[in-house]
Amino acid sequence: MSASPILEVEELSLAAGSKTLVSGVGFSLDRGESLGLVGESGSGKSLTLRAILGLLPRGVEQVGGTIKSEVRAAMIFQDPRKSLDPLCPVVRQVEEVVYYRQQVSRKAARTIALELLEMLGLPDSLKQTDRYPSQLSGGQCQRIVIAIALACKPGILLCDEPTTALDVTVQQQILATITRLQQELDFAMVFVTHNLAIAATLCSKLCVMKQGSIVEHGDALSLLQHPQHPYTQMLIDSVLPLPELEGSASV
Ligand SMILES: Nc1ncnc2c1ncn2[C@@H]1O[C@H](COP(=O)(O)OP(=O)(O)OP(=O)(O)O)[C@@H](O)[C@H]1O
Repeated sequence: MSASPILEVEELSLAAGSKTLVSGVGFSLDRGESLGLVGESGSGKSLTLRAILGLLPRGVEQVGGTIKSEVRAAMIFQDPRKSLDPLCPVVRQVEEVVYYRQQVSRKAARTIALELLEMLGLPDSLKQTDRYPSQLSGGQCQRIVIAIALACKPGILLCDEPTTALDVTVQQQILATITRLQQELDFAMVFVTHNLAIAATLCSKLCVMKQGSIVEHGDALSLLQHPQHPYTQMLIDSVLPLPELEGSASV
């Protein structure tokens, strides 16, 4: 257990010109801890992640607050295909990141890349025959993207709705993989999602964002059980129950 947080975001404000997009956002994260950022579309979740990564989009500036972190952050985006170079075979892409980020020999980079593929549960056939992103499924592409993120040896993994573009069964497999890897590698995680169930399953802490600000934060389960803010309550109420389970006896 580390004594001090590995990430501290205080009073973060972001703007595009005169328009404030994120206002006074703050939270902290300990080693190995997971924090979920939930909220409506356009509430500033992705921009907050990008600010932590130090990669704000053109035209958006940090106009207030501080982000303190002593560890490396890596990010996984929503659409895995857009994160990969379509003209470069995938194992080669993992290898390149290992080579440059871990500063090892080409041979060692290849070995580490293959180990990462194995860790991510990618097919063995990729070891023999590398393939382009267009030749892999969406789920396989996202596993490659995660391998690339892990090749950076991050202390914090920033996940921007990493499963939204995938079908539900693949979604579950990817989430299980991320959970397993977090336990194995002990990285902290900030996980952006619209899905409260996913956030509560993966994260011990939640921040609910609305219109660029955090309206409620706290321990995930107690926040869902005893929401204080009407917007949090509305998010909970908007989770659709499965029709066949509605009204059935408690399980
Ligand atoms: N490059 C940009 N220039 C100007 N405004 C931007 C830019 N990128 C995002 N915004 C605006 O900033 C606000 C927050 O955007 P952000 O992408 O962080 O929202 P979000 O909560 O992640 O939404 P979603 O869940 O739909 O991804 C939105 O109003 C968006 O239109």
